[in-house]
Amino acid sequence: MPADALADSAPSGTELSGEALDLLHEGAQALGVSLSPAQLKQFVTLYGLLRQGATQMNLTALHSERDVVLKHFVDSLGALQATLWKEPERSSLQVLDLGTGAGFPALPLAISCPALKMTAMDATQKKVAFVERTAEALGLTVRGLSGRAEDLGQDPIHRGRYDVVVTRAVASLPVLAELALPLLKEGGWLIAQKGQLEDAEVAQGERAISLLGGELHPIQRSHLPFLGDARALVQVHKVAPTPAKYPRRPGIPNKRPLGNE
Ligand SMILES: C[S@@+](CC[C@H](N)C(=O)[O-])C[C@H]1O[C@@H](n2cnc3c(N)ncnc32)[C@H](O)[C@@H]1O
Repeated sequence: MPADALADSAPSGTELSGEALDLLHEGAQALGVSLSPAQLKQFVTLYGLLRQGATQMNLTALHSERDVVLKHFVDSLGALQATLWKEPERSSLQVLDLGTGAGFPALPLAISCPALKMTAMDATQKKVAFVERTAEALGLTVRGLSGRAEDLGQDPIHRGRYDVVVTRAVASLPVLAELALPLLKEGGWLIAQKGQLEDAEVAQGERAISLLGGELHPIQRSHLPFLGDARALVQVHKVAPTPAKYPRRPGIPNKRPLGNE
């Protein structure tokens, strides 16, 4: 891979080293994702914009180049290990990233699968504005949506409209289920990227999921390439309509998570 050439093209003062580019390339490959030189270049640009955003807006707590590459870029690509992406018609899917923050996993997914119709949603407007500006600079079509999932899930414009909801590091499984399932079409999928995932959270999550019209599929456990941190990929299929009373008012899903025995 021409890592040096790509590093040379990074915005001044925010360069991604050749070593970091190799890490990105190999980390993605370890997940079965092959990034073209053009896609690697988009990651270089993303790195520069994220650095600027981090300084100006306190967008991310990750500081070292290695952490950004592995814990944001490569980790986000881990969502592509879900079985649903193997379906042939995946390119035209409407995907919502719930709680996107500075654009994760939305931006890495949009770079690696540009045909996806990606919406990056967050409760914090300035984060959504950052993701929109960044996507535009990367030449990606990513729609920004600011609002709380509890409100959007009761809004007919968004309820039942998405084929896939992806989400990373946002809430516990019972809470995610209540926030995400109302937004999905029947037949759609929730893909939640989690770190450590305890059995008690899975058990409560499974009860919440069945109340909401979902079916929990086997959890795929793995480790983040090069770092070895535990990862759990949760996949939920929406098999029935979500009862109209869900999601409850903003804050209630967190305060009183569903699925308590
Ligand atoms: C810890 S950050 C994770 C950001 C990103 N997904 C990542 O992995 O870097 C959680 C994000 O979820 C958003 N969030 C939390 N609850 C939300 C809700 N109910 N509706 C919309 N966004 C929410 C927060 O504003 C925050 O940006």
